[in-house]
Amino acid sequence: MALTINKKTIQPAHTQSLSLRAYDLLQDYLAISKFKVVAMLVLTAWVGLALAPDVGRGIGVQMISLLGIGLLSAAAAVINHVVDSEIDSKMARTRHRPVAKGRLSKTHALTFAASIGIAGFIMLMVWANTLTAILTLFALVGYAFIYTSFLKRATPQNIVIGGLAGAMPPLLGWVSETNQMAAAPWLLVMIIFTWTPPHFWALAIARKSDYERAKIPMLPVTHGIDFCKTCVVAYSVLLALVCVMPYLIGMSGGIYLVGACALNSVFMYKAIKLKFAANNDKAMDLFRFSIVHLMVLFVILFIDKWLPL
Ligand code: HEM
Ligand SMILES: CC(C)=CCC/C(C)=C/CC/C(C)=C/COP(=O)(O)OP(=O)(O)O
Repeated sequence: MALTINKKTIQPAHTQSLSLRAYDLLQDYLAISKFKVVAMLVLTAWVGLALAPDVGRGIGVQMISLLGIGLLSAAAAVINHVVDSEIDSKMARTRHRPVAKGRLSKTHALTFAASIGIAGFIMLMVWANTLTAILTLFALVGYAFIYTSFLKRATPQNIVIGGLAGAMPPLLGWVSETNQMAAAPWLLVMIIFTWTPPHFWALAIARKSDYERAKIPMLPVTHGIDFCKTCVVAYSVLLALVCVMPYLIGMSGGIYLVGACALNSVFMYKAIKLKFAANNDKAMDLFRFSIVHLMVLFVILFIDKWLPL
């Protein structure tokens, strides 16, 4: 029973440690689910869903569809932690992760991945449609198995090819509404696809020694930092061009165009600054901005839909 002394409630030691342990366990499960990345993936799926033609599905069903996409994405992230646990234990950035550290067993992690993965798949089958369920499963296999188990260890183009899986959510959100593919959501996929290399290579430049130690052929390791910085600039130009496309095809209006141009100008400025800097201090600055860039870009796509100019 809790004691109250001077208006402060003091928990008995055994209860305190139990709730602390439950809290730590929750933190570990959130970490292996890559909670923040999945939140961003769900945001992009939501925008894909919001931009799709209105077919009169209720908000409840739409939210369950997004939850299904989120659960399958989280399952993919958990499998990534299990498959990569040895690599993760060699890198300073990742060595404290729950599976790499042994705080969570691979069996527990895989059971968790299977449970949320199956739950997500059923939600999509029942409340969205078979096409969305299958496409989301393809994205899971693309990230958790093709990228993580094979591409990551095989080629410096790993994240370019593997990036397609993480770029899929806007299409998944759209298809969950319409049960049909269309060109417009593929454009949103292309935005994330071209955003992924500068997003990740900025971090890989800052963390080159980690990847060297783990013997992972990331671009800065195989081709040098200077070449990688040039690729970051090239992709930021490509990203800026792709971002104009939704306006050019009439999918988005003036608010989007102004917002996208402003965001991409800052992105390109930071990429060029990194390219011509004598050291790599600006790499993490670009990495952090890439996350803000994508989040704000998709929020603007959403706002633009309701406030067309
Ligand atoms: C193959 C493609 C991708 C690669 C290789 C990649 C790689 C990474 C890495 C290594 C981190 C650092 C995580 C950490 O600090 O532990 C990260 C962070 C992040 N990524 Fe990506 N990423 C990819 C695609 C994406 C996509 C598609 C999204 C969302 C649409 C995304 C959103 C984020 C976010 C929000 C963070 C920050 C997470 C945090 O602060 O904990 N990434 N990414
Ligand atoms: C169903 C669906 C949409 C699946 C996509 C799931 C998903 C979590 C994609 C994000 C991509 C990502 C964070 C890659 C980093 O992996 P990494 O192993 O290179 O990075 P790490 O070293 O930080 O683990």
